[in-house]
Amino acid sequence: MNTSSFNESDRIPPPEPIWSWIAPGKKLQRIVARTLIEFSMIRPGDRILIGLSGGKDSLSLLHCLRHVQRRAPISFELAAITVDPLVGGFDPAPLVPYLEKLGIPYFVEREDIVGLANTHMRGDSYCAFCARMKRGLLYKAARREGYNVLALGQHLDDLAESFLMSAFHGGKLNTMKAHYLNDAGDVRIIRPFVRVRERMLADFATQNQLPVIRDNCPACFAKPTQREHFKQLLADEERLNPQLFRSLASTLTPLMRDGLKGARPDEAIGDDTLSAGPTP
Ligand SMILES: Nc1ncnc2c1ncn2[C@@H]1O[C@H](COP(=O)(O)OP(=O)(O)OP(=O)(O)O)[C@@H](O)[C@H]1O
Repeated sequence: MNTSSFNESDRIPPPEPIWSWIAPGKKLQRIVARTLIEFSMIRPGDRILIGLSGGKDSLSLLHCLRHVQRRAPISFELAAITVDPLVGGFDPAPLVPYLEKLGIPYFVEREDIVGLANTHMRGDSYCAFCARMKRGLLYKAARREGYNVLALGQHLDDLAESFLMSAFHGGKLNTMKAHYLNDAGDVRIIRPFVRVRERMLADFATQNQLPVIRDNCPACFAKPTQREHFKQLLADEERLNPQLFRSLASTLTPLMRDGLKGARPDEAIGDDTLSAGPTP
């Protein structure tokens, strides 16, 4: 038997996920709390549906928002939803028992998105088509189940990459918004991680053994994406300028502002109640 390629770590099973709610570290709590306040993201009585891809970001979002829910002076509801595009390499099945153990309402929407792309896509990339389809399914499910807010896990690194892609290729000063209303006017979209660095979420997910689902969509991973290119470019620049993301966070602030009419900051969650505190 050839043992030269044997890797001892192959024998060690992956750690079991922690099947309970996890309080984020104080720094992450503080950034999220301030962001919720800055953009008046949560209002009394909101029913918030978390877009749960099973990646590190949205799993972290689930735990962060649950932590806020337990400490906030206002009451709001939480649920999670996964769109399963039925592609090989993406299997969200392990999320079902995980969410069940956490005791949170969970919806799975299944749709053959690649099949639809093959018949309906016009001059689009698979990724763009898939993102649009997923968003439509998330809105549809939110309406059907009576949720008025959709929470997404994009973070500051995502916003910085989108900004550069838009500036370099789209000719516009643009990035993802922190809080806005969809075109139909019935679902608010919030991104509580717009001021959080990706590596903070990666650390949170690893340290707490979140049950991250690998996304190996053959359409996405077939070729290096433009986003990857800009991620690399930002990483190179950050090595030379460690303050890069601090500066970008400030640059992007006007672009991520919601412009929502009728925000009532007085009724939104208050700073004092959301500051980092003991684990519930
Ligand atoms: N299949 C899905 N079902 C539900 N929500 C999704 C799905 N895919 C993406 N989302 C939501 O959109 C956000 C951004 O999606 P994107 O594909 O860019 O994920 P990402 O940057 O890899 O983050 P994550 O680590 O959460 O997968 C996710 O954080 C999640 O909130």
